[in-house]
Amino acid sequence: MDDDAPPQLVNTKNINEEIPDLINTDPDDSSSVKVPITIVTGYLGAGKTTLLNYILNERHGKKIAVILNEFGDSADIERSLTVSKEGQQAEEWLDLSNGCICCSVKDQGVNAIESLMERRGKFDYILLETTGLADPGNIAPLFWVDEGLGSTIYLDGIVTLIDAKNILKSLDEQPPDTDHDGEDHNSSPELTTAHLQISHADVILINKTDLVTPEELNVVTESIQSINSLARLKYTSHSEVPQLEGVLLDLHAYDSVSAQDLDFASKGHSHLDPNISTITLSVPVLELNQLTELDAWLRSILWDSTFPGHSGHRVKEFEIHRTKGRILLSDGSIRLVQGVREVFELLDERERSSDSGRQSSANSPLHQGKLVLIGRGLDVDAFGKSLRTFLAIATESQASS
Ligand SMILES: Nc1nc2c(ncn2[C@@H]2O[C@H](COP(=O)(O)OP(=O)(O)OP(=O)(O)O)[C@@H](O)[C@H]2O)c(=O)[nH]1
Ligand SMILES: [Zn+2]
Repeated sequence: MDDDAPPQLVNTKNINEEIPDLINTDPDDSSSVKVPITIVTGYLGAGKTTLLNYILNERHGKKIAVILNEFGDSADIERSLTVSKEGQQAEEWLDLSNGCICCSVKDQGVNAIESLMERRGKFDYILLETTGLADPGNIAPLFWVDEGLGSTIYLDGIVTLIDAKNILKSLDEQPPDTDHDGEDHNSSPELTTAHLQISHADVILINKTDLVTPEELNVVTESIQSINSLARLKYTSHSEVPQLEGVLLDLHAYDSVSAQDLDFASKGHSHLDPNISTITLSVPVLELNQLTELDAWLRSILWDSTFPGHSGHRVKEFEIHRTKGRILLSDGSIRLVQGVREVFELLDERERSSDSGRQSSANSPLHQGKLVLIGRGLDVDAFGKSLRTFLAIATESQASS
């Protein structure tokens, strides 16, 4: 429609006065506001489609695009996408040149969504439903795009639906030899898809509460928290989430780390599951130049799955799915640590989004940094010792040089 509008005439006399306006790119300009994407995972039949239909039919006043990746592993080229506003829905097709979003080359899904927004106008939110068998650790990095790539979307968080009636059975299942993308996951033969979906979650919706007793629900809750103590838990029946903010939308799970989240994770949840757990490490207040060492330590544990100094043998000692932390520096500033699998960032809190101010003031009473890790084979004592030793050696060698 804009193409048909007559070109605007500019009064040449005033052009000098108008130029500053044209050049000045307002950071709050809607064209530079990034659109959040939430990944919705959950084992087969957990209630993902029910959830997205519920959201599409609610009158929440937001323009939400829902991408159904139902046929995830089949070879069909296009992805159904439903855009809803005020209870009205329109079907769109996402044009991906090959494969499904979770298996495709980086950026393809992102590009498809961006080009759709160019044609259709911006969405307020995007929800992506994965297949029941998807490993969110493979999908999240696709949408956790580098600032430098100038993407118009950003990963807001991962929401995992749980079928309260069947989850314990799913956690006991024999996992397949390889996952659907053919990647070798032999290092974690004990982990099922259900484990992976729980360990990566920022929010866990325990659904189908109508089918279990309160006692059963307690057991389910404990099992889930023993795997992932960071995630926020909500209970739902028929996937009804009356309040979307903080549960499905506006999670900021990848661009902020609140002290409350980290405190919650360290509240001594049971370790029912021997294979996969959440551990919390305290990190001493660091000098600015010690960040290099912290970064090196994180690279070793996240990239090589081994403690620094053990690089001789290539055996994967452990496997980390999610990393979050708040690191205090001696100058009073805070660095945030964010990671999913081997992808991680150390962020300066002051540079972060508009609500970080609110969060840091609410978070001020922290006298130590904290690092929370979720994954397989994590021994809290071994990790604590490795980190402290590594930082201390680095400090000594700096002092003596
Ligand atoms: N009793 C009960 N049934 C539910 C609830 N939520 C969903 N269901 C039913 O469970 C079935 C599966 O729900 P879906 O929303 O299709 O689940 P899904 O996660 O999308 O399933 P897949 O796409 O096959 O992985 C449907 O028959 C739903 O009506 C609930 O809270 N309680
Ligand atoms: Zn796939």
